[in-house]
Amino acid sequence: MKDQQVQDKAGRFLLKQLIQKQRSRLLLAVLMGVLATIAMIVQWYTLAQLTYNLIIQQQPFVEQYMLILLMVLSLILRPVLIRAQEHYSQLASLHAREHLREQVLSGWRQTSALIHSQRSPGSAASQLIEDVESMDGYFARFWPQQLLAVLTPVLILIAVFYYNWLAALFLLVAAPLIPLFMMLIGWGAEAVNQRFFYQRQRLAGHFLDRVKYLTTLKLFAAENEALTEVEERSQDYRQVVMKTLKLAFLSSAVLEFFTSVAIASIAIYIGFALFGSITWGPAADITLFSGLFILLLAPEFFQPLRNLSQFYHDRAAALAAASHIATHLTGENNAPPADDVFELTSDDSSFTLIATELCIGYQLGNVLQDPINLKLNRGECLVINGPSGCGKTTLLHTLAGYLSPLSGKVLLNNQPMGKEAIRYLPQKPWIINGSWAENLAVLAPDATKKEMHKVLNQLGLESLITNRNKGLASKLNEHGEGLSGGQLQRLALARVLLSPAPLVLLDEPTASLDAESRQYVLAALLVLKPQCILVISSHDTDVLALADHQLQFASKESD
Ligand SMILES: Nc1ncnc2c1ncn2[C@@H]1O[C@H](COP(=O)(O)OP(=O)(O)OP(=O)(O)O)[C@@H](O)[C@H]1O
Repeated sequence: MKDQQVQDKAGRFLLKQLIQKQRSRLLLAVLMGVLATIAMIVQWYTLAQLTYNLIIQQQPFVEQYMLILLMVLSLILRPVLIRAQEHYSQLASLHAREHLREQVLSGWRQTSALIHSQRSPGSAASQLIEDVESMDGYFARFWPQQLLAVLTPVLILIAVFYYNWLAALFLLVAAPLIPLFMMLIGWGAEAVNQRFFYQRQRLAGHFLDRVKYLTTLKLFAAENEALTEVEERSQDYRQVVMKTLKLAFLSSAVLEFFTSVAIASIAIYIGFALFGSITWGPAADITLFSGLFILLLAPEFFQPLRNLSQFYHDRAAALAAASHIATHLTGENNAPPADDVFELTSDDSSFTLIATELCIGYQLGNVLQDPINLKLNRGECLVINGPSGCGKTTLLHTLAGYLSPLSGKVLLNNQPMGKEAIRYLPQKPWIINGSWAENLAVLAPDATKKEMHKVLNQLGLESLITNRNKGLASKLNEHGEGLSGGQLQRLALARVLLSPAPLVLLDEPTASLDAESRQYVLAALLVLKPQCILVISSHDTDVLALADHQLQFASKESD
């Protein structure tokens, strides 16, 4: 509950920031809306006056040219101003969404790779696309409308008050009922919307995971179970969508009812006053002109409030999306700050990695190993050894800067590490959906074709691309389909060879490799070693033979 409140607060703050940036466009939209209201008042004034002049005063039609001109002008101006209002509010929405998307992307860039790896890609994609798109209604409709829902009725009230204060009083009494009911229903809608977003994220993540692991599902003949699961999730989602829609319909039904009652009361009052049955107060002064003018204005008085209630769910949707985005923007970054980080320059010929009293782990109070003290120079290799689960990968993540140390420090040349300063090869190499050249260029965008062929040769992969007649342009899909585990590992290592950084971290680079791949990887490590500081997690005796330093981790349980 408390978490939800913190999330809501963060969401509101994010929305406020976005509004601040788009304030001028939004205010221009409101100004156009106000001008359109004035045009509308002129339009109904001229119509009422014209009717009165022609029917009651029996004035000739030709004498009415000024009124007709005014009416035509207001008839033309009103839609033009409404269009301008929409233009500015949509522009504000477009810029706000663009800005938010940039914020999300820059948040992702600053977020630790470790956190990204733990997040469902479906939910991340849904955040960038659907959550950001959910802001559209808030900026394009709700925000300008909440100001217009005050300004337009006030302008109309002044006009009505001028001709009949009692009718103005009717409107004034009826007006607060609409926002009151709107708020009551809106609170319910907000809670449903929060659930709606959560369900959508889960459905997106769930569905994408099933698509990603389609091969595994096929292998285990589990397609039907997966289908049933997706269907069940979709049903949950459908129910929340229907609940949101039900609330939206309910709110508009309540509003329609109150609006109709208010307008009908004014119509009865004006009718009886014109008939002469009501003589109290300003009723005696009512003419066909003032009566018709007030009656034409009455629905317009409620229209902005009705519009606001229609757009109220846009607010709820934007708030839910903003809280979701804001939590991820602020709560995910587990990496150390990116200022003053070590970046590789051409004269960085020597570098030192120093870890002082470094405690690794994921939770304070649950340190995985005794404090670690290290000093490694360029050309040196540290091999970390120990049983499964003792924290070898955790140390590599901490050295890479993906995970903050629980205590102590890691410095490369007395500075925190930047992403340019490290190359990290995880246990499961990642492949992008692109060509061999694109995959190699991920870490080395400036590498030439010649250099790419050279490293592929070094790692025994050249024959693979010459067999595919497109060479470096041959395609690889993101799971590296068609390549063995050893070939994938070598491809990932080829990237590192193309652009070695001062610190190269390798997680079990020879584990479960065939003999041929293992030999290529070992040879590549020998090439890499003099150029950088190598830190390798491994049990392989041949890798251990490369070590200048060893770190033997004890089993966690033995502590
Ligand atoms: N994201 C995480 N959050 C919390 N605990 C984690 C997380 N990742 C790993 N752990 C825990 O931290 C401990 C060390 O994990 P780590 O992956 O570093 O072990 P390892 O020595 O590399 O094991 P292996 O040799 O099997 O790869 C394990 O007990 C593991 O369950």
